[in-house]
Amino acid sequence: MKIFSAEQLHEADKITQEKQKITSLELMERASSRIFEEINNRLNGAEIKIKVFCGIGNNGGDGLVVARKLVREGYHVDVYVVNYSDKRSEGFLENYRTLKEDTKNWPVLLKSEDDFPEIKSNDFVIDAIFGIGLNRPLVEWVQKLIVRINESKAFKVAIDMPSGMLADEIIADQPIVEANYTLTFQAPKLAFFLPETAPFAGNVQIIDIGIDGQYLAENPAKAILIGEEQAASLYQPRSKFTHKGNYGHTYMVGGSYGMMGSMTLSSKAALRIGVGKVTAVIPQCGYDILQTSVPEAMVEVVPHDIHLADMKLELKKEDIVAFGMGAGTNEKSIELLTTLLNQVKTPMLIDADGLNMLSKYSELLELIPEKSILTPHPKELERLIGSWKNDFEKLDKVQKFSDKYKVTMVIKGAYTMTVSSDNIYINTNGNPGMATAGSGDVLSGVIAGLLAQGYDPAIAAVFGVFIHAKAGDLVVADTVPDALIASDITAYLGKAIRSLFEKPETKA
Ligand SMILES: NC(=O)C1=CN([C@@H]2O[C@H](COP(=O)(O)OP(=O)(O)OC[C@H]3O[C@@H](n4cnc5c(N)ncnc54)[C@H](OP(=O)(O)O)[C@@H]3O)[C@@H](O)[C@H]2O)[C@@H](O)CC1
Ligand SMILES: Nc1ncnc2c1ncn2[C@@H]1O[C@H](COP(=O)(O)OP(=O)(O)O)[C@@H](O)[C@H]1O
Ligand SMILES: [K+]
Repeated sequence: MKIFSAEQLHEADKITQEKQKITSLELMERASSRIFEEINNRLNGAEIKIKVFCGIGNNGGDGLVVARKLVREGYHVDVYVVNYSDKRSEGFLENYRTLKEDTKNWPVLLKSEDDFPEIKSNDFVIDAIFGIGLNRPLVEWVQKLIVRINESKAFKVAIDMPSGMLADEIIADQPIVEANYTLTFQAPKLAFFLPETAPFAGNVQIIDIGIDGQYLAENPAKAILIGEEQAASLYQPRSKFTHKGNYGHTYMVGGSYGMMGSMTLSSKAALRIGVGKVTAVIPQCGYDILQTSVPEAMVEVVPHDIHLADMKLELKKEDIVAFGMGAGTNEKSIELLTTLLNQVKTPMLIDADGLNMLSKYSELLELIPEKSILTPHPKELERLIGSWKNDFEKLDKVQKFSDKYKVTMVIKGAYTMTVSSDNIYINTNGNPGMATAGSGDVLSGVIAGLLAQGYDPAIAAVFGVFIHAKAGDLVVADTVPDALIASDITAYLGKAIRSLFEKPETKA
């Protein structure tokens, strides 16, 4: 699913009105009716106090429509107009008049902190103060109102966006409504997925309001949310008359004394995702460990007992090399990375300590084969690209880095973002059970295994991230997040792929 900018959504709004020959008021009525239906379905006539906070733009207009419909349905509704400006939109003004005339419900005008109502923890708050029109810092009293709403602990539903949040940037230190639910129009917003802002959106539900399909199809997305259908379309099934040579050979290079588990995890994951052959390239102390834990893998040892050291690998030109899992940053290991970077012409996967080596010796960056995949977690990313002011700047820096070195970057996190030169792909699968040692090693094995099977690098990254996270979710469906260990993810990779092709009614 495409993610659009606020500017694009404003434009889509206008184009929809022109093409469908409807007024802005009619589109607002349509959109807000859908919000009302969602809320009404959930509240189901509950005897609770609903407080609707409306701004004076079109987001406020939506709030007024929803309020009118709730009053008509018999709910207890108090409407507050957050009067932060005199520049009221037509949609606001018209619906303000209709609310008063049709329902005799007179909104309370809020102009300063003195006017704030008491909000109780069992109230139901609808936040329609700002939507995608917010473009500058809020005046102080409106900030205080947002803080007050948050402190109330009332259940909060935001219309389109939690107020205070911008779709495409962040205003430092500005409070944002902590919504339990965000009912957002037509397309998700980028801010819903970034670590700094995502928690404020709560559960996001996308409300189809019939925005012009051609606009949505033809305009470039700011980012793409990967769903099951899309992931399924990326999968390359095996055909009958094939042999292991058709499924590639991946060299997993890493490990050091005390961290050999990284290599068993990543090697096994590569096999589990279907690669034809795996060779683990490790220090000598890991030989028995690897051969015992992953008997399906071949092992080559480097000329050192406890850490990597320089050697020449006999690689075929289509072989894939994944470097860094559990490698440590010993100088000798860096020599091996340098040799490989000079030797390998196919895209590589570089993870963990491999990334730390690239950060330390930035001249190595120039040697990375084109289309390689780098899989940093946030700390490794910071070492690579430097610090950032906020998540939008981080994405911008990652995109520049990806362009400069012609690599795909997988920024790991609760929502993992895969950034390649053409786009940002967002994965929302996965769960906090995966915040456990070794789950990143499994991901490296998965992506390297896909690369070796001939998946295009960006697709290997996007599909690999999706399946890895989906496997984590299937593990947790059978247990609790706390109990997940990294090798469980590997064990469920097959089920994760199978789930993409199951009919909805047979799904777990
Ligand atoms: N997408 C769609 O198709 C549909 C969208 N719809 C709805 O429209 C909403 C967008 O409405 P909107 O454009 O009127 O903006 P909104 O968020 O209400 O803000 C109001 C105005 O406040 C201003 N302003 C900004 N920052 C400020 C500040 N700090 N302090 C003070 N003022 C500030 C700024 O105006 P400015 O002063 O910059 O000219 C801004 O225009 C959208 O979220 C959705 O709910 C649906 O109804 C139908 C289909
Ligand atoms: N809260 C979470 N929700 C979803 N996925 C998560 C969460 N925490 C971690 N993960 C996933 O687990 C993996 C952790 O990788 P990493 O930090 O490199 O772990 P390690 O170095 O221990 O192997 C990443 O793929 C990340 O996206
Ligand atoms: K809002």
